[in-house]
Amino acid sequence: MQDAKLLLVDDDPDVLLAARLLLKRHVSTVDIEKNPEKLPFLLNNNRYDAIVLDMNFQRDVSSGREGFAWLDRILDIDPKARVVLFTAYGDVEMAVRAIKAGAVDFVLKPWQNDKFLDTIRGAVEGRKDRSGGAEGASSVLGKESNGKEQSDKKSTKQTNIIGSAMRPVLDTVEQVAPTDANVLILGENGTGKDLIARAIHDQSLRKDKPFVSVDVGALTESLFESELFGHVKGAFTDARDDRAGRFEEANGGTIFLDEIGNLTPSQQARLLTVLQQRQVTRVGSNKARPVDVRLICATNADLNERVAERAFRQDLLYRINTIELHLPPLRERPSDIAPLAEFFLKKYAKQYNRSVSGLSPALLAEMKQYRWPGNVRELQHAVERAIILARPELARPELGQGTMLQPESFVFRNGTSVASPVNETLQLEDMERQLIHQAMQKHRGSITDVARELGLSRQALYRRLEKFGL
Ligand SMILES: Nc1ncnc2c1ncn2[C@@H]1O[C@H](COP(=O)(O)OP(=O)(O)OP(=O)(O)O)[C@@H](O)[C@H]1O
Repeated sequence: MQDAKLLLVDDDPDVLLAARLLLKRHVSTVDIEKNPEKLPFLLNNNRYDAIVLDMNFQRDVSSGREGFAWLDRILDIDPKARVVLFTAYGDVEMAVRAIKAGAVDFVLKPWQNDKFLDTIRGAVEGRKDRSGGAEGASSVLGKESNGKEQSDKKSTKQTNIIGSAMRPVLDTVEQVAPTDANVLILGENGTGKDLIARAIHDQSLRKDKPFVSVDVGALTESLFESELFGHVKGAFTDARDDRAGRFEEANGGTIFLDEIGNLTPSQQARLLTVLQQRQVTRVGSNKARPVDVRLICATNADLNERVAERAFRQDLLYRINTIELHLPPLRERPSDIAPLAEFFLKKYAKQYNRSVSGLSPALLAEMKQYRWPGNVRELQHAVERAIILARPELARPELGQGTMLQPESFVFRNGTSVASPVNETLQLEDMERQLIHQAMQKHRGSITDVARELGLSRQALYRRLEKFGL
């Protein structure tokens, strides 16, 4: 990296000086800048091999918001820029977010010289590899990783659905997909209901027609009807034009109604009418329009129990559950944990250009002990996070390996290691409540940040906040 050109941006002159002193011994050009406003000028007039950017400028001391804004700006100017972020020690959460936002790596302040140099070397070499068209550090994963590229797409071939314990479900999917039978998918959050719904559509005769997914549990009473069935101009204050609803959009294809267990009684009645008559009437109109849709619904609620409690209509249940698919929680299929973890490991090592070769046997053993209340989604986020935090200096080149993820590099979403014993006496709901409470405190109530950390959609988080009275 001797001939590299670096830019350091930090509003603390002492930091700039110290970093420059260190780097100058290894790199020919190290420009420093106190004022991030100068970034556009500097980037338009220089070609830097790496840029080291502070996350916290004085105006906005700890949230990192300004750092994220500058990171975006740099990547707007040069999408290939290799940005390394300075973050305060202990603020690993922010580092993870930064890498997701496009930074290549991070350095914790106060830094350790050899780690700092390794990180800069990695960033500079990554740039060279990229301009040479190579894959950078992720090439340790070789062809296999490239071959998986297709799996990352949203569309689902069955190969995207990992795990032998899912085989019976996939066999049923194969059988029912070509029919027009309504399907109800049951399973806890994060077990793969959405993935299975798409697989049914992709293997059906309707596969070239739309697949429309609606989180009906997130629709307010006032939005429900116009969103699903459409409206005509002037039907209500904001209805400036005629608009087709989601059922009409799905015409000829499949409509996937997620979180169906959360519908209110009046929403259930309106939905039932549409399903019985196979036609929709836009809000404000009296003209019924026929719709031809295949219906797939999903919920994490026990609908039979809700029927017994009279919270869910039995006639609606019978209409939507011609075929029922039960997706087992991850803790009941420990044999799927390793293949899933390997799948996500390859995916994210490639995405974040990390040199990670595998999961240590000790880590796998810990993973099998853990309860995974957030199921596959939680596993996916945990692996993603561990990949982002994986340190190249832990790699064992003498073994021809990149970093092996160890239990201690693997952090569970409430901030403890997977290795921490789970308090079995806590009921699942208590645990979920506690996790959300902790995350809300940590992110000072920021719904976006909490949802991201817990791997939930914003709507799913809102529902839980309401449920737990948080
Ligand atoms: N068997 C699997 N193989 C590969 N990826 C999976 C598998 N199951 C789930 N996933 C991934 O886990 C994440 C969560 O899955 P999905 O959204 O389908 O769950 P869900 O049951 O619909 O969740 P929710 O109830 O919260 O809506 C997705 O990123 C999905 O791709």
